[in-house]
Amino acid sequence: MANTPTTPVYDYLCIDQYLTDFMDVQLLKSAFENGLIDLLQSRPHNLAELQSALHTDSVGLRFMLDLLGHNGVILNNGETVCLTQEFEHALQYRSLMEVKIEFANFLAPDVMQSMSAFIRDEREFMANSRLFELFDYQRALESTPENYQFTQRWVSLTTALTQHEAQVCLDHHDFSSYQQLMDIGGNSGEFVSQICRANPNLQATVIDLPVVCEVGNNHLKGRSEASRIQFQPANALEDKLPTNQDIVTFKSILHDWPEPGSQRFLSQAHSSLKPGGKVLIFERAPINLATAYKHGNLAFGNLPTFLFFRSYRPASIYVNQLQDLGFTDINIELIPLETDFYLITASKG
Ligand SMILES: C[S@@+](CC[C@H](N)C(=O)[O-])C[C@H]1O[C@@H](n2cnc3c(N)ncnc32)[C@H](O)[C@@H]1O
Repeated sequence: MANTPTTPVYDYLCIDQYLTDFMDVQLLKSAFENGLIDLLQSRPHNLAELQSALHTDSVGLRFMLDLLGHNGVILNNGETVCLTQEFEHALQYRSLMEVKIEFANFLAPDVMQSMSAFIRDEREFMANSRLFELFDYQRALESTPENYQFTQRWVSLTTALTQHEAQVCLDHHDFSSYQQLMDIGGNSGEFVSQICRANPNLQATVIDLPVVCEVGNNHLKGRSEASRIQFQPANALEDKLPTNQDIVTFKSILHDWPEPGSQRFLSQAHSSLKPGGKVLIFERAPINLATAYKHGNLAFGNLPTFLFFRSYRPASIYVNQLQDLGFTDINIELIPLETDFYLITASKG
């Protein structure tokens, strides 16, 4: 059942080749903003048409077109300019490209100003970093218009990534035998929504912090599977969670916490599962440069992911935690995406 990384589920990874170099990314951002990409998507244009539509001088236009040409976005034969076929294909993932650009640019000052601190001591880095300001979970506890807006911003990043990663997980795990699923740290509900859409008999609960649940309820509005998905605001480290679950999932949450936190989350999953129920962990593995350097460089567009490099753990740590809790039948699968992921499943004995 497992696919190789050339099948459609992995197709979204094609965008990284356009998001590798800093300057290329800035030119692509401008081309989205000033309407060049929309113009060329409608039809090829000549240089005079572009200069007039974009209100630019000829030197500025040439600079932009040269860099976009170098980045494989456009073809320019000196008369007419059009999108490359490959970029036209990648445009189906335009919103993911734009979100990745937005967040990489937002976090770039952290790298430019504080890389030495980051390498030396994460806590010193955190004190001044935009990364940890961006993911401020304290602001997801109390519902106010400001906290909603703040939380919605970072949820748009996790949701854009999960929109595609969920399909990869579905491709590697068969959910059809389950009736009740709980996703801890389930965020906007995007992960669960896709699993429920593919499995019409499944009911699901998303556990997350109160403001995230509010954002999630709005995110799923209008989707046919939304009636089978309940958001339950809770602190999943401390609160009693629903029981009688066939499967409890953790997607990209365990790395957020020191090991006692991830052990606590897994213990909560154990209490919530029926005997014989499954736990599923879908997490990034420690960054492997052989995968991450696919396009010749660490893609600038993946900066938000790279900045968490200290947090991604080897699977063996989760395996030990699962064994300590009495889980059996532990299975690990490595899945190379823009950085490696693994899928760990285990049964409650
Ligand atoms: C890195 S995000 C991953 C979100 C989602 N699973 C995904 O992959 O898109 C971690 C999520 O865990 C949630 N979270 C953090 N601490 C939590 C807690 N104590 N109880 C419940 N949810 C928590 C956050 O609000 C956030 O939605």
